[in-house]
Amino acid sequence: MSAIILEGVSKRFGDHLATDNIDLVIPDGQFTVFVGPSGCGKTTLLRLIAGLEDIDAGRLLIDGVDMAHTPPAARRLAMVFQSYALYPHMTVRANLGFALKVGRSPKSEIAARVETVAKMLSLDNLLDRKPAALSGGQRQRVAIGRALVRQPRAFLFDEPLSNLDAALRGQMRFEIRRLQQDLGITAVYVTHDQAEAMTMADQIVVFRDGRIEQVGTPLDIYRRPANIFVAGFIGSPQMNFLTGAYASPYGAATIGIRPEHLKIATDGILRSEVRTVEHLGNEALVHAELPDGTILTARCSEDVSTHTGEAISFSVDPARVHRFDQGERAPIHE
Ligand SMILES: Nc1ncnc2c1ncn2[C@@H]1O[C@H](COP(=O)(O)OP(=O)(O)OP(=O)(O)O)[C@@H](O)[C@H]1O
Repeated sequence: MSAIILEGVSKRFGDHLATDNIDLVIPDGQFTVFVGPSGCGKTTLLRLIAGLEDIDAGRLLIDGVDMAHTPPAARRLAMVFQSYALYPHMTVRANLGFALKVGRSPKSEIAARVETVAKMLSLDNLLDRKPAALSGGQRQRVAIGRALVRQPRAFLFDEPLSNLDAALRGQMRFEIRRLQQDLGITAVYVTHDQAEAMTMADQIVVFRDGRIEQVGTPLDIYRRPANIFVAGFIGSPQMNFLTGAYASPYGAATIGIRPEHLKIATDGILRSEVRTVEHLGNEALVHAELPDGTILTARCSEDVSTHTGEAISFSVDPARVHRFDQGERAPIHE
């Protein structure tokens, strides 16, 4: 089978189990995103795939071959890191050809491959420039191109955008995703940013404490989070969680309602009092307090007219209510 497959992969650092019995299929030609809070083991798993760390237990298969005795270079995986780390004194052409030059490929072959990759990435007009004379987006493309000339089996991205400002991040997400789709590359991308995961991935893998909490498409995970952790981690602003009297009609310990699914109603079931209203331009976030002290966040249109201290009630479509028992997703019995 053509894919990257992990079977029961574990890695320990001293007493700490950084990845714990991971089973996962990374399908060919797809964009897989590892997401989770800091320290959950995403980078460790990426490094295990790359061969930069040794696996303690389990197996890693690439195209059906066990990689236990395959050194990193022979795995043909390209790592793209946070900083672009382009050589500032070299032209784009020299940056793109560098790995092949080090690998002693013939000059004519280096020139041909650099040209092909430069065309693929629309860098052909920039080959004689140095990195300082490129935009952030162009530098990112050179960084990807530098890996692409080596014709890797897959790309491994470790938080490549975390040093960029918000506007450039948005643009780069789009660019990386477009390249991945156009070129049909297999990509694994590590981030702690759930919005990045949602907008880029074909497949999201949510991690916590070295374990996988859920694997699925962005929409699957948004619509059917497997547990309270995933429900709270994916989606911004965060899902509202209600307990006690609010959850009992649903026969659950906890119910979850996303801010975008709360509707202001004249006589809604959730009666509360407005604490603050955040006007964001395209929308407003209304934070309101229920009688039991729980704060609800509702995503409302920007022209919402309410203010601190005002009574407000919300309704919710029952189909949009998530039910959790002992932290795990439970079916809604209506
Ligand atoms: N070389 C190492 N030696 C000891 N502990 C390590 C080592 N590398 C990682 N760890 C620990 O393993 C756990 C997982 O680390 P990892 O870097 O994989 O997390 P992460 O999810 O990528 O986090 P971040 O988003 O902060 O990069 C952490 O508790 C970390 O401290």
